Amino acid sequence: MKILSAQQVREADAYTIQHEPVSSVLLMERAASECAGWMVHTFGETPPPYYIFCGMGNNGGDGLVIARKLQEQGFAVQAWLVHTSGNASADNAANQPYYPELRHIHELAEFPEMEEPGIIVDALFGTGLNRPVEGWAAGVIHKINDQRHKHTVVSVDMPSGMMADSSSVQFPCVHARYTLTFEFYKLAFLLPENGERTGQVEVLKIGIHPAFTAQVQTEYHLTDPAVIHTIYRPRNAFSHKGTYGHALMIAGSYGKMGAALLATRACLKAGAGLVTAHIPRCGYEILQTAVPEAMCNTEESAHYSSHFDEPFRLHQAPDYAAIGIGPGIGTENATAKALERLLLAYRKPMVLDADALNIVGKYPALLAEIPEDSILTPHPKEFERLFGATGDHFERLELLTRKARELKLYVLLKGKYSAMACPDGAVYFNPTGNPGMATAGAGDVLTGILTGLLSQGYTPKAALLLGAWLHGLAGDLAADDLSEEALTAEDIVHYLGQAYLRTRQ
Ligand SMILES: NC(=O)C1=CN([C@@H]2O[C@H](COP(=O)(O)OP(=O)(O)OC[C@H]3O[C@@H](n4cnc5c(N)ncnc54)[C@H](O)[C@@H]3O)[C@@H](O)[C@H]2O)[C@@H](O)CC1
Ligand SMILES: Nc1ncnc2c1ncn2[C@@H]1O[C@H](COP(=O)(O)OP(=O)(O)O)[C@@H](O)[C@H]1O
Ligand SMILES: [K+]
Repeated sequence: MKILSAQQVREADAYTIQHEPVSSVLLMERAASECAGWMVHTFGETPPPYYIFCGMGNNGGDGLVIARKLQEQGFAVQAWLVHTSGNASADNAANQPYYPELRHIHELAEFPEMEEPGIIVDALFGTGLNRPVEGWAAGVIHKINDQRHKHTVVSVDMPSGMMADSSSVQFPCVHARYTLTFEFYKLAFLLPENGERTGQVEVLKIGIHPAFTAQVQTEYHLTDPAVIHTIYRPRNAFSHKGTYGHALMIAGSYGKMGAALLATRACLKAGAGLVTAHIPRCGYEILQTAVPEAMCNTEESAHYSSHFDEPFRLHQAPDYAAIGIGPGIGTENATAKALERLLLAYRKPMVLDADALNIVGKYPALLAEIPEDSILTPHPKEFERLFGATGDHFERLELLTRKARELKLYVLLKGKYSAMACPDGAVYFNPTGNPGMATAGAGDVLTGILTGLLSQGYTPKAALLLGAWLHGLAGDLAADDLSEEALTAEDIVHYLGQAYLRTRQ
């Protein structure tokens, strides 16, 4: 699914109006009908009262139509026009006469008491917001927020006060329980700084012209089942284990052998033909017992350090179809040197995570040595160690995009919507996953999955998009059965099979 800027959303509306054709007031009617329908479906036939706050633009126009639609169906509705500017937009003005009970707010003192707990519909500002909300209009936003524990707040299109394409974290903004957005996600909804403000996002179809959606160019995308279907490749009936590659997983150290187990298991479960785990000697019995399917290389040191010292092994490195390195390896100097040797010996795309990234953060010159099209999977702290701190999450996204382009790498910044930046400048957000995955080792599992997919011959981009999707979906299926709280990283590995079955359907 493409993610459009506020300007592109306006173009989408204009294109639809011209080419369907449909009048703008009818498009508003359609959008508002979808909202009213969603509310009736969600809050039922006997809901508490609706308190609807409308601004002066088309977002307010949506609010006016929602008020009329709900009232026509017999629900208890009160609606106010909040006069934040002199003139109403044309479609807003056109709708006012059709809701004669409309009340007016010209100053904060006129903000109503809403005794009975109800549903506040926030239709003050949408994509037309072009500066922070100030003065008494900001007071209205604060009043709504003060009452959000008493009432259920539903924002129309966007929480009022939020900018679609830039940071508004410092600005007054409605904190919604639900945001009903039209046709496309806004970039702002996908960044953590707005998580508390958007609540649950529902995308409502309002009949934007498909030709516009097909041709509009955008760097931001949300992965969805349609994209994943084009990536996933069923297995060939005549294939053998050699078809799916020999993956090398370099992970674990004394006290962190679990990371190696999780990543190695996930690599196998993702479908690699053969997997060798490279671990310190102290983990040998553990690994061979816990993951009998995997082969095991060991070294005497308690940390990854000497493996590629031996010329014959260095020579063998390119034979691996894919290499994943990082979970639990530590950041000892000897490990850093071993990583450097590996980067010189292996020139195919690999997966770098966790301590491999921390080492690169410590020795930034290594960044240039990472093979082109490799996948880096930092969590926010690792990202900061690698590329530095930023003021807000839009700046961080910009830095992520720039680094992926400059370094010709795929970089997955972990989070609720993990952001996956590609060397060509495109950024994909992954929607699967849940807070149950905020648990030790979940990232190690992702490293294993990505390495397993690369090993099977998926391109780095395909492995990244499919891997993040499967990882999150396995977590969602596990949470459905086990709860978010009780979910552990092992469960994600366990549910990978279910995730594949869903993806194949
Ligand atoms: N035909 C269309 O264009 C459709 C538009 N729709 C709705 O229209 C919305 C966009 O409408 P508009 O472009 O009228 O914009 P908004 O309704 O978001 O608000 C814009 C109005 O607020 C003013 N404004 C901007 N920032 C302000 C600030 N900080 N303080 C005070 N006033 C401020 C602007 O000057 C303008 O008058 C969408 O979010 C959506 O809800 C939907 O009805 C679908 C169809
Ligand atoms: N709230 C959340 N919603 C969705 N996914 C999450 C959430 N919290 C964590 N995850 C996912 O779980 C994984 C955690 O990885 P990471 O922080 O590296 O864990 P660890 O280092 O313990 O293995 C990431 O893929 C991340 O996207
Ligand atoms: K709004």
